[in-house]
Amino acid sequence: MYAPAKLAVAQGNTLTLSLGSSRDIFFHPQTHSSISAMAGASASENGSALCVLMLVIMVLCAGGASAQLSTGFYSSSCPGALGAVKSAVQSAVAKEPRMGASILRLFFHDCFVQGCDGSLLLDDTSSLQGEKTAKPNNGSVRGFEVIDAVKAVVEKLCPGVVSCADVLAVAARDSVVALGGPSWGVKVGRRDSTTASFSGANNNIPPPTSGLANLTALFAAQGLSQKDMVALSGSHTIGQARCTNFRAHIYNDTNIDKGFSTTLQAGCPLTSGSGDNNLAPLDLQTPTTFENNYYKNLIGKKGLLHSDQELFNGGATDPQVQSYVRSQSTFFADFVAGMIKMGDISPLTGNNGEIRKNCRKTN
Ligand code: HEM
Ligand SMILES: [Ca+2]
Repeated sequence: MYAPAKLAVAQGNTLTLSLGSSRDIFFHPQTHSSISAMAGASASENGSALCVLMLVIMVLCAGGASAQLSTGFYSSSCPGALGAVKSAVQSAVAKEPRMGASILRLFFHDCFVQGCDGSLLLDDTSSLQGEKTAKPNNGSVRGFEVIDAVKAVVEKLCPGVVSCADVLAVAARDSVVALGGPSWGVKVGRRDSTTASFSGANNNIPPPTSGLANLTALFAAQGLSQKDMVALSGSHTIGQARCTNFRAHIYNDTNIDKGFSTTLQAGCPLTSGSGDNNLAPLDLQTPTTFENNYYKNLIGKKGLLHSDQELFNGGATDPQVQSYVRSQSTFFADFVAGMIKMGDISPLTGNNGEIRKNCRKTN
């Protein structure tokens, strides 16, 4: 007798398909009927049963793509990679603390456009329109030189092994840690895109004028919940914003502390075009320390961006903000969960994409 086809789905989405021989699945009547039984079809529907089985395999494989990321991906191919990223990020942040914020934001802006694939890092060429000049990024994103420097160290260590997308993911974690935030195991194994999306950068990344519903929708479009959105927004406990992004909030909105807006207005003139690039800290007290101060600001109506204050403005997310004010460890736990989820957004794995030699250009 031929052994019947066995389909076993093991833990972690690894698909194991063991067959007696390829002949079995196509020709043996008993195998046919067992496939039919699995697919819930009658013996006379063997052709469609096979299609259903193939569909199941395709779905499982697609679902398993992100499961290929793992914390140990480079442990034999480049054991020194993560340590090298960490020390390079540590020295960059020691030199300029804001750099930690800038790197964290790069990761967010990368992941929200065709997944965490390093697309943001590509420079414009005559044949490729990159993301750097899209509205949310233009004149705003920074830290590419640091990513280049980190990548150069890693390339020296293990040429052609570690992707730019992974360098960015690990550097984002190390940035948070360097500024006093929580740590976590970064899943790696992403590959780099050969494309970028200017329109994706314009459409997917939330603008600071967003209301709560729009913020929630733009995160939902990436598979992230409203809870993830509120937790990840705690990133605004570090870094700076330009006057052009908070002018309307400090002059027009009423859900803002009066003393706070008056202070900010001194550095951000009402007339647009004047002082557009003047900076203010997203967290007025501790813009280089990663803690739960952002949420304390929101409760005090001291959110710098309109979108920040939307998270505590009498709506559904108020209780979550309050819980993070009460418990920094709850914030840290939810932030880490959100970062891991964000890092899982449609990674390129297997033979998809490439390992760029230079993060600014395709190979
Ligand atoms: C919830 C929706 C979000 C909006 C509307 C938003 C918007 C902004 C804006 C307008 C700035 C200032 C940019 C400038 O003026 O040049 C900024 C800075 C920043 N954002 Fe967000 N952001 C959001 C979510 C996030 C998330 C999820 C992260 C990270 C996981 C993040 C990390 C940062 C950091 C660290 C900075 C400071 C960067 C620096 O100092 O270089 N933001 N954000
Ligand atoms: Ca802070």
